Amino acid sequence: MAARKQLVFVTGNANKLREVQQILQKTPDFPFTLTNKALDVPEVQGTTIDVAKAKCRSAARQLNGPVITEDTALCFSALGGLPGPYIKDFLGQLGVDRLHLLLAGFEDKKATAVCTFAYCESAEAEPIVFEGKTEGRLVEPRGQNRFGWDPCMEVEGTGKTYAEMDSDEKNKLSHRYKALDQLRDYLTKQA
Ligand SMILES: O=c1[nH]c(=O)c2ncn([C@@H]3O[C@H](COP(=O)(O)OP(=O)(O)OP(=O)(O)O)[C@@H](O)[C@H]3O)c2[nH]1
Ligand SMILES: [Mg+2]
Repeated sequence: MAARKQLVFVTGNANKLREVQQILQKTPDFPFTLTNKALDVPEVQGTTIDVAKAKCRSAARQLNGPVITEDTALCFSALGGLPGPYIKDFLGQLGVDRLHLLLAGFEDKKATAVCTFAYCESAEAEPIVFEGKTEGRLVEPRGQNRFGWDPCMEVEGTGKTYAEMDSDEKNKLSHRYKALDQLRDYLTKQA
């Protein structure tokens, strides 16, 4: 049997990597061996798709081979979709305990977690993007704080925050699962 091709997931985020590995473990015939590199890739301003594509182009050029990157946004409807791809800085400044204060003056607490994977087959290839969204509400933090804003994202229809779910439960309905599922399908059909 031919050796599987390598696919590099360029991310500096160990929690993203763990979830992606957990989800892909359930696909034994995934046609790549996934490795990881934490490269410094620029994150431009723009839509989540612009950000994801720019990260992937830069990573593919640096590594000259097939890569995936991922960008995660948290969008509040009361703020017209902000902070969106800029959530990392908001979380960094406010901390998980104060993130919910962003919507303190609003009745509308609707939040959408958006995960955008981008895949580049080579340094010259145009990135292909796969987007997954999970709807919910921004709440005061509840649950085990394993990952960023997980304790503040109460997922619609569950009454639980991501941080109140075990990893199996989160990985069946998360924004990341939904995007990765499409990427996995695409790559499996290409192989
Ligand atoms: O509670 C969470 N549950 C999640 O499922 C999740 N996914 C991402 N994040 C956080 O949202 C920001 C995205 O920024 P981001 O996409 O630029 O990520 P990053 O800079 O950490 O890694 P990368 O860009 O090297 O891949 C960062 O603060 C991430 O920690 C999450 N928090
Ligand atoms: Mg980043």
